[in-house]
Amino acid sequence: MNQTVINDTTLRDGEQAAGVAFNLTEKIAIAQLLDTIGVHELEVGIPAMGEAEQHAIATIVDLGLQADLLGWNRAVISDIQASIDCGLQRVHISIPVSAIQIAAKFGGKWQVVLDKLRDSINFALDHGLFVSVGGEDSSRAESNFLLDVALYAQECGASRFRFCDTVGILEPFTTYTQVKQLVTALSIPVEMHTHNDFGLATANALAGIKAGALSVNTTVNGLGERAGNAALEEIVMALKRIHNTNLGIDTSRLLEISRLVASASGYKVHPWKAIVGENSFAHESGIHAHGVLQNPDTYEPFAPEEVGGERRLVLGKHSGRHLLSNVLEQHGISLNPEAMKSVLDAVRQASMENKRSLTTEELLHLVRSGYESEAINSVSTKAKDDITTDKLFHI
Ligand SMILES: CC(=O)SCCNC(=O)CCNC(=O)[C@H](O)C(C)(C)COP(=O)(O)OP(=O)(O)OC[C@H]1O[C@@H](n2cnc3c(N)ncnc32)[C@H](O)[C@@H]1OP(=O)(O)O
Ligand SMILES: O=C(O)CCC(=O)C(=O)O
Repeated sequence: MNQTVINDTTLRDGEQAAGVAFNLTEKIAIAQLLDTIGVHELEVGIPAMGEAEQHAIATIVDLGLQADLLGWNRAVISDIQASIDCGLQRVHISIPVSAIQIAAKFGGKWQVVLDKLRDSINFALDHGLFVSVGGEDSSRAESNFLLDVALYAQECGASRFRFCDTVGILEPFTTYTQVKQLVTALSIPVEMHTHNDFGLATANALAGIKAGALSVNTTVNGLGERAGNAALEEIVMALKRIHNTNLGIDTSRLLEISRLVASASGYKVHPWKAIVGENSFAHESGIHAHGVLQNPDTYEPFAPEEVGGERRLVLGKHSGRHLLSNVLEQHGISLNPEAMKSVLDAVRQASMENKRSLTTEELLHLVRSGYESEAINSVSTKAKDDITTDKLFHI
């Protein structure tokens, strides 16, 4: 696989997630951290939105980051002028390419698509800008028309064409076929932009890369319109670990950036979110914990430290004696097999009654008080959300 360019759009499509509005400080912090970890390109926003957005974008431009910065535009001259006014040297120009979008936006007039595209590309090139063109709703476009638009964009002087699965209706096999067609026909690079409406954004982006796309749009935590976009952390780790592609990105700060964006967006990451979820490296089941205690590779695709995370072993309904004795040994407690079984039964019962795993203190309390029913009941004092992960076991 070729070196893939990550073009992160957390500050544009990510922020388009319903209810999300980053302030200037948050935008700067996100841009800086993405840049620091080595993300190659950032789509920093939509200058046409007005003064506040332009100020934020111009401020990010002034930071002098290593990453290439791109502004998102409609095929409208005033949008591109706004990008120029922000000091951007790269513009992305989006144009609808499916019948449904062209009907809604340009009254079904297909020629308008080509005319607007030509005029806006010419305007941007006249101002010395790098031009990327996006085919909005590429995946639902009539394939010949998509090719015509992409070839026309190339002929007009665009340097990249973005294939957009705007409503996330593809699966990896069709993605591969559609993107392969485009890659074969074009001499400029193709970029992937995938949405997660069926939970396939990351898989589809990877299929597009396999088909020859050279860059990919991501957002931190998969934030974005509706069900979101392909997640930065998933794409980067899948390329690194499944495809052995070194992107030059410092993956050990992926959890940090996930937390930054979660906090700025006001939306928590769900616990089983791939790569950065709180449960991504947590093990409760007896068979898994037994394996992990001997060799973490038994049940982990890579070490949590690789993304800045931590392994957690928790005692709960599904735990077995190997983990229990390991935890008790750390507290100088050794039990005979019979006592071990009783504690395990008590842990199971307490976990079922409280619908969560136990903290270390709760376990020790069970053991010290003879794992009787009063002790089990006393475990129920805290709700799941009140248990912080540092109260659970780490190895
Ligand atoms: C698939 C995507 O994610 S596309 C990006 C979507 N992101 C956003 O919409 C967020 C930022 N958008 C905005 O702030 C506003 O929509 C603005 C500033 C761009 C435009 O605002 P308004 O002038 O109030 O127009 P409004 O948003 O209601 O309608 C969109 C207009 O853009 C036109 N338009 C939509 N896409 C394109 C395009 N790619 N090229 C040219 N025109 C377009 C529509 O036809 C409509 O035109 P009209 O005003 O002549 O009817
Ligand atoms: O860049 C474009 O052309 C549109 C990108 C987009 O957000 C989408 O298609 O969902």
